[in-house]
Amino acid sequence: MELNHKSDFRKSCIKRLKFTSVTSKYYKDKIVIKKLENFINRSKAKNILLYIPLGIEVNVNPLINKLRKNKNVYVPYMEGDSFKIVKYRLPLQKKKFGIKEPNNSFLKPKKIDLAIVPVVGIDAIGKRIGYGKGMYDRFFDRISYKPTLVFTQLILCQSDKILSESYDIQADYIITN
Ligand SMILES: Nc1nc2c(c(=O)[nH]1)N(C=O)[C@@H](CNc1ccc(C(=O)N[C@@H](CCC(=O)O)C(=O)O)cc1)CN2
Ligand SMILES: Nc1ncnc2c1ncn2[C@@H]1O[C@H](COP(=O)(O)OP(=O)(O)OP(=O)(O)O)[C@@H](O)[C@H]1O
Repeated sequence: MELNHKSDFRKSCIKRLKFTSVTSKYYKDKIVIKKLENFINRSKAKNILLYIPLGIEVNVNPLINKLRKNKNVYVPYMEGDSFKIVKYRLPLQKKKFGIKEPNNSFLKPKKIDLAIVPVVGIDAIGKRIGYGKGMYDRFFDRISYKPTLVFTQLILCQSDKILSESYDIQADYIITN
């Protein structure tokens, strides 16, 4: 199959990620989390955007629990065609697309130093292919500053072609196993 289109490439990446066995996912998660943790410690970031993982994404839950003690950890809270960010706190509730989120918060979030973003795939120039809703693109477009952007993935699914559009977000760093 010629994967010249974003949607075909997205489908093939999701297929590959779903095919990863549970045991190998467990070890890959551990490796990626360790790398993320080392990166975060070196960066000295204080306000960090993470995410509450879906099955095919790197399971960052243990990392969130660790970081929560001495950092401000934020996660997406979906609103309309994008999301705002809220501090990670329990309880979580299942929302659209099976994504869990904390309850709404009206506190003004701090400026994010470091954003850790899950990807479905990455094209030849390091731009993100996600689930096709453009929510992260809009989020970063609408904030008035540019945090360090780290893409994370269990198994790197990178195309050797440029599949992205101008609005797609681009990684500063890519962390995979
Ligand atoms: N963990 C996580 N949180 C996130 C995102 C994300 O990519 N990952 N988002 C980034 O924008 C936003 C939610 N956007 C999403 C849009 C569509 C689908 C989606 O189509 N999901 C598939 C199921 C995927 C699976 O099988 O695991 C579906 O519903 O068919 C998921 C998230 C905000 N929160
Ligand atoms: N900054 C933006 N302003 C308006 N529309 C946007 C913006 N960024 C993306 N879009 C729209 O969002 C739609 C989906 O974009 P795309 O296919 O890149 O999603 P994605 O990055 O894979 O998904 P997601 O971020 O939800 O995981 C596109 O139709 C695009 O026109």
